[in-house]
This record gives sequence, structure tokens and C-alpha cells, in this order.
Amino acid sequence: MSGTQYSDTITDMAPEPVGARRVVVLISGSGSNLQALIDAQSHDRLGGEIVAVISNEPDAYGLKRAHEAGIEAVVLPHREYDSRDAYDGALIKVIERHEPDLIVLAGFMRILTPRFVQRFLGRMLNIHPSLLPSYQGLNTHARALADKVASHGCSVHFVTEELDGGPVVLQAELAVSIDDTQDTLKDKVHAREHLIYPIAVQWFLEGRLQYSAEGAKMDGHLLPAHGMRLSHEDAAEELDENVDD
Ligand SMILES: Nc1nc2c(c(=O)[nH]1)N[C@@H](CN(C=O)c1ccc(C(=O)N[C@@H](CCC(=O)O)C(=O)O)cc1)CN2
Ligand SMILES: NCC(=O)N[C@@H]1O[C@H](COP(=O)([O-])[O-])[C@@H](O)[C@H]1O
Repeated sequence: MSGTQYSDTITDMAPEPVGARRVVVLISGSGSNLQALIDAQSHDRLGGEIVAVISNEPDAYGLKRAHEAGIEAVVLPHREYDSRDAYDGALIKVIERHEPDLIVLAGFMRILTPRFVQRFLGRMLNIHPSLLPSYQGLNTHARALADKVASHGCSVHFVTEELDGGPVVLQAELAVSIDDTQDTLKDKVHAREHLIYPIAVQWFLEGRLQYSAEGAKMDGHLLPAHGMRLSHEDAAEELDENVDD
């Protein structure tokens, strides 16, 4: 995916990579993680092409982000379906039309049925705003603050039938400050999500990261239960960006 490009001669035009790996992103809201993936792709740091963005919420700002990036943006409102299974059946059909190598949940706020998970098991990732297995589910920042935890963070994991229970791939940990609020903590976690998600997606698309029933594997080696822990500095270096803390 790129903007309009002009070149003097046909030889100047970079050939489209044969068999570029295809990514479909599912969203429900702002899409800041989608934007991080779009930005990584524009810097050739994703390892593939986002071919479609699908939202269950018609007013998701992430749809605007997709449109502005020239990516097909599809709205599939869950409220128009009689059951979770009916919705997931329709979602499977829309996704399969794009023939993805990887499905990325980026703030997608629907619990997926076993039928859906089994259809895409092993090629579906999610970003979760906690250091799994702590704080599965919703409202993670409020719960972490209520517990007065010293550290918090985010996790990329494979999606399985168990909600937020799939094999963890990559985590970023951060210190919780005494004066942190839900908003300040959310912002700190978001910054780290935007660094680690593109890294994990690139690893998968390059064939280095794989799912197995025993856990996530990196270059054929089984990862520990909490996946790999990336420091903020390491993640920033990996993405070759200047990052303000
Ligand atoms: N089967 C799975 N489905 C999903 C997983 C998963 O690991 N397995 N990850 C979640 C993402 N997620 C947290 O990271 C999450 C999303 C949504 C919910 C939830 O309770 N959703 C409610 C509706 C909530 C709302 O609309 O605000 C629901 O679906 O009824 C929990 C966790 C994505 N799906
Ligand atoms: N349980 C799922 C969940 O809470 N996911 C969280 O939703 C936010 C989406 O932000 P975004 O739309 O700006 O990417 C992200 O912080 C992500 O971790």
C-alpha cells in the first residue's frame, strides 16, 4: 500500500513484491494501534500489506485512518445480527474475501466465538492492555490502579477460545507512578502498544513467530509463558525511531 507514485520510466517503478503477505485488521474504536501498523508499513517495517480494516462500530475513528491511508474500510455492525454466531459467520465471510495471512485485532471489542477462533487459529493476534495473565478482560488500567500495582504494561498474544488466554508473544512493562490516573496510565500503555504490536506482526509475517498448542514459538524455540519482554528502549531501537518516554 502506498500513495500515488510517479516515475519517469517503467524501470523506476518498484515491482510489487510477489505474494506480499496480507493483513486484515479488526477495530472497534480510535485505531491508534491500526495507525501504528499503517506507519510501520509505510516505513517497510511491517513485513506485509494491510489489505482491509473491518469495524463492528460504524463511528470508529479507525475507519477514517484506514480511508486516509487508502486501505479498504468495511463496517459490519454487530447490532444488525441476531446472535454472536450469526455475526461471526458474516465476519468470517468478509475476512475470507481478502485472503489474509494474518488477522490482527486492534482494539476489537467483541468476544469471538469458538467457530470463528477455530477458523483462524494460529494466524490471529491481539493486543491487550495488561501484563497477561494479569487483568484479562476489560478495564485493566482501573483494576491495576485499584490494586496499587508497581508495574503494568501490554501484551501481544495469539487469539484462542479462552478470552485473553492465548499464548503470549511479546510484552512491554512500565512502572506505575504514584500519581498515575487511568488516563495517564492508558497513554503510557498506548505508547508501548504502538511500539511492540508492529514488531510482533512483522515477526509473524516474516515466518519467525508461530503458534503451537504448547505456546508461541520464535525461530522454532518455545517462548516462556509471558512471551518476550521488550524494554521501551529496545522496542524503539527495533523500530528505528526516536521515542519520547
Ligand atoms: N475468543 C476470543 N475473543 C477475543 C479475544 C480472545 O482472546 N479470545 N480477545 C479480545 C480482545 N479483548 C481484550 O483484549 C476483549 C474484547 C472485548 C471483551 C468484551 O467483554 N466484549 C463484550 C462487549 C464489550 C463492549 O462492547 O464494550 C462482548 O463481546 O460482549 C473482552 C475482551 C477480542 N475477542
Ligand atoms: N480487551 C481489548 C482492549 O481493551 N484492547 C485495547 O483497546 C485499545 C484500543 O485502542 P486503539 O483503538 O487506539 O488501538 C488498546 O489499548 C488495546 O490494548
